[in-house]
Amino acid sequence: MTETRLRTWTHLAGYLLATLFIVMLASQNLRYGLYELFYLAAGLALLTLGGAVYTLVSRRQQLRAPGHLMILAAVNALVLAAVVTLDRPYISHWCLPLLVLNFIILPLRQGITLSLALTTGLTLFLLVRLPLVEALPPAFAAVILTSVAALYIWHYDHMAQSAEDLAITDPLTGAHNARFLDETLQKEISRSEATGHPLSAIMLAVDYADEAEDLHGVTGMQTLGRALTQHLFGVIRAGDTLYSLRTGEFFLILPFTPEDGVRVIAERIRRTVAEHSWPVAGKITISLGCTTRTRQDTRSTQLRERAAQALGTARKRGHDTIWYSTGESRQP
Ligand SMILES: Nc1nc2c(ncn2[C@@H]2O[C@H](COP(=O)(O)OP(=O)(O)OP(=O)(O)O)[C@@H](O)[C@H]2O)c(=O)[nH]1
Repeated sequence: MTETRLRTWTHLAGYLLATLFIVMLASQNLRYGLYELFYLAAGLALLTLGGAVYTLVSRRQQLRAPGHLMILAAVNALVLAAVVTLDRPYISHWCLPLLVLNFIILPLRQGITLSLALTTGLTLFLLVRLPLVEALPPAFAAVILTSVAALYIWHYDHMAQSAEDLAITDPLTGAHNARFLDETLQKEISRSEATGHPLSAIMLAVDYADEAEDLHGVTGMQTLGRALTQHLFGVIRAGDTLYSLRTGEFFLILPFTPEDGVRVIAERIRRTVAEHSWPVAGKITISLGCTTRTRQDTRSTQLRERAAQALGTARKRGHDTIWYSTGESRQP
């Protein structure tokens, strides 16, 4: 299940459960003839039902649907205003499910802001209106509920971020993995098509990697791969992304980079790698295959294949070499 779909279902369930709870409150108050509380609950139920409808209408944008903040701010304000203006401290328990709903539906920071505002307003009102022993239990309940819900959502966000990092990162080198390469390259191609900005790519590999692996073993090559990754992260600029393919083989996506630019950065990488002293292997050289998107390139595989062919040519031409492929018959 995608994150968007998961959130749609969670938001929908949250709003519908809240509506059910409030409708029960409304009917109870109607039975006892407490009409002002009945109208309050009916208004709240309309708002939460509106939230459910809004969730369905904007189900494709649930990761950043700004309407939830407005709906929940209105619900929170209405409940707090009712507690204060109707001067009925005993309906403070209406606030408790609302504190949880804020966290279920809103991003963590917005959830904390709304819930803290509601908890603070409620606590101040209870302390002013009731004797301390009667005011403290509901105020404590609100504070504890807000803290537990905030901690739980923070933990969930943290776990989701770690899972995403694991899915797109090569654990050995810390660079992105090959699976994520196609996805990002395709997005960058679409962006380049839409904006007309140039897009370049480099595929690079350690020269004589197989011989180096025989000599230094798999662990030695992993150490070298990690050091090379750190070095490349230090050379490229923000916005460029680095992918680890096979042992000693990397791919770079360079948005907003024309042919002249990719030649500059490729030469800088080649030269700094050759000058550096590497763990395990000492001196190494690399070969680089470069290319820039042409108007005919609409799929990621086209750029990947051309960069790989350019890398093959660079290797054939004697290693420690850069080869630029234009995607046409023109040679560099
Ligand atoms: N994507 C990318 N392109 C680079 C990088 N370094 C250089 N280039 C390209 O090479 C061109 C010339 O770069 P430099 O020789 O460093 O000159 P510069 O005047 O510092 O370039 P700017 O970064 O544009 O200010 C840049 O305009 C880029 O197109 C890099 O780290 N990443």
